[in-house]
Amino acid sequence: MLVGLVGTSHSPLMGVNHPAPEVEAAVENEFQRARNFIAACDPELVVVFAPDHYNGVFYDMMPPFCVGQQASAVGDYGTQSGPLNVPADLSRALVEHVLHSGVDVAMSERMHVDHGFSQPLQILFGDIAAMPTIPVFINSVAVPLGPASRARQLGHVMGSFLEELDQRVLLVGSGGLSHDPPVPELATAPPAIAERLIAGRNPTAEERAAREKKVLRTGRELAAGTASIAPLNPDWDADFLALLAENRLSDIDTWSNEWCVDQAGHSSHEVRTWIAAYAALASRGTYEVTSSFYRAVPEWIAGFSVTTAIPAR
Ligand SMILES: O=C(O)/C=C/c1cccc(O)c1O
Ligand SMILES: [Fe+2]
Repeated sequence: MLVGLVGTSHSPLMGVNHPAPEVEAAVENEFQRARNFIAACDPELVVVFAPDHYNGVFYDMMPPFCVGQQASAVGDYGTQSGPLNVPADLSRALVEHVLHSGVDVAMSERMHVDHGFSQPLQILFGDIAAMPTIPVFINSVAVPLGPASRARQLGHVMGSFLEELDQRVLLVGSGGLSHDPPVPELATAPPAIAERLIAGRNPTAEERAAREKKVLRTGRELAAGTASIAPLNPDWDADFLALLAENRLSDIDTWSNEWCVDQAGHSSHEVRTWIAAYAALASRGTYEVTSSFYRAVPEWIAGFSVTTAIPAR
């Protein structure tokens, strides 16, 4: 039975780059609100929809979606590494339901995930293995991507399965909103970087540190107004949060991928994780957004939002 949803941005720059103390305090206050919401939902199972950033999934095999039956976190940006607590048989049953419902998903008995999954699990539950968790990877960065409406279809068919479980199920969407972190693109990357996008698992500590240092520096530059990446787009973010609050998920069926990038940056596709989570919640009818927080945080390269929602009773 679906009992609730948390949509949350992630940013590995949190805790390293520091926006104004008021902003950090407001975000932490919102995380506490989300933790209180989760306690009230008292979930027995968590389904997390999240992207990867060429840390666990690469172009040597890049599925649009992948459901993990066993998963471990790589520990990038100092996030927790190690196994998630995946109920493998239930995850396999979910995959079978989705495949027979008309949406093709990949499956993985050895899924590798990064901060997109581990950061929200640590923040919301204290540990990446605290809760039985089914990880659902949604490709949000490695083009070409299908339409965002496919994420809505995925969420809808997953919701119809999860609603029938005799467990209390919490949905988590991780990513977004508008942002354009300096993630290389295969089409324009020099050979060594292209190879990392294709098969770059197990980088050396030095390689990982150099990559992360560049992203952290870019966040400081964005806050200083000297960055070369696209700015955050609070207006686009506000429109997306209004679409969610007004139960207008079908509006995303008219979105084009190019429009998302032009308006909200290359990584705005991460909102597909929210779209899938909300579509799952909406699979039993309408829902109610019970809290919706937003701050544009350039230091974290994120139009940063946290929302909670419950099924409309
Ligand atoms: O290191 C990366 O590839 C991306 C980091 C990042 C930065 C800001 C917001 C995000 O959602 C990120 O994944
Ligand atoms: Fe991300």
